[in-house]
Amino acid sequence: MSSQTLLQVKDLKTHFFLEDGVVPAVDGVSFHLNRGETLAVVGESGSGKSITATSIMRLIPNPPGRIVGGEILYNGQDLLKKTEKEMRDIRGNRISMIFQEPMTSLNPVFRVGHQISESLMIHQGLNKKDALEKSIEMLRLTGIPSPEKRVHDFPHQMSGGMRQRVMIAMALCCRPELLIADEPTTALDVTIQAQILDLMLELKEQMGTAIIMITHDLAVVAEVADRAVVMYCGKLVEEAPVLELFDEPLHPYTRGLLKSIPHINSKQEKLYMIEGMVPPLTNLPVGCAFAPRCPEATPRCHVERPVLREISPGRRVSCWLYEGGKL
Ligand SMILES: Nc1ncnc2c1ncn2[C@@H]1O[C@H](COP(=O)(O)OP(=O)(O)OP(=O)(O)O)[C@@H](O)[C@H]1O
Repeated sequence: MSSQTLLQVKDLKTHFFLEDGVVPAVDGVSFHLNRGETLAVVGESGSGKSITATSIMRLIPNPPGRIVGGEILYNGQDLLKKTEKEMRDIRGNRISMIFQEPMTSLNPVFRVGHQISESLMIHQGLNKKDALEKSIEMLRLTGIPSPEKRVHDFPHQMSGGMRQRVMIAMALCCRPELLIADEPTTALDVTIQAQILDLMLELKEQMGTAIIMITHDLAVVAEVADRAVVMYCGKLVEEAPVLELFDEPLHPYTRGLLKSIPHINSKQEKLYMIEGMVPPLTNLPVGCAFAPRCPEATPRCHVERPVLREISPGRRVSCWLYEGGKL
């Protein structure tokens, strides 16, 4: 593992144990993240993006979910071996997460300043007065006007965009090394979305934070990410630097996803609409899980599951089309 590597996820498996069967929500996922880098995790709804993120944070609801295998090496140390107390410190100081809907993370009965201060007092040991001052500074940094007044607002007194800025302020107040953002702009309208993404990029530059950006929106990926991993039915199907992914998507699933972006400038002529539904995770096909929807599937794809293989530096794909290298 190079000194540049901040996070290395190895063969992660998170399953849900339900009455009608086992749901392999994340099933053998491996990827790494370098310091200061932005990695996008993309895929349709239900592909396992959020469960990958909550597994890294060790926030899987148990029961019914459980991490059943793998390693999550953070600065070389396996988070799966940490105690709950050690994890609380890591979540407060080193790794932060922001969610799609800030109202699920903000407490409606406390003023926003109180909520940011709380985190600073617990994790950074600041006293009440210094924590409030730092909260105002963080609100200013995230572009909230008149922060010395707004710090006393309750969450419901703010607009959706402003609440998302508060979430970012809260997530970054302890200067984490890693920020996991789960669809951070999906609930916002388009102009506010662009402002929030710009803000995240700006703060990332200032603070050197690495980001895992979970999104189903490939336009967001193009704007913010250095590299991307594509998930389907709990597995990675492709990994590539973002420019290469857009220029020359390899997996037929990725080519289908790219089709959904208007005016995409891709060398690939074979972009197409993805038809059909994601199969139920409790009853996946024996072969490639994408085969029933894939226009390029061969008989082999329906009976033998491909594995993720490196086909050029930094590029991995799980598809029989590339068994002998790139086409
Ligand atoms: N609490 C739960 N109980 C049972 N199964 C769950 C639970 N949470 C997630 N799952 C299963 O894990 C799968 C992956 O969920 P996940 O939230 O990671 O998908 P996602 O790719 O983030 O999609 P979305 O964009 O809709 O959030 C789901 O399809 C579901 O089958």
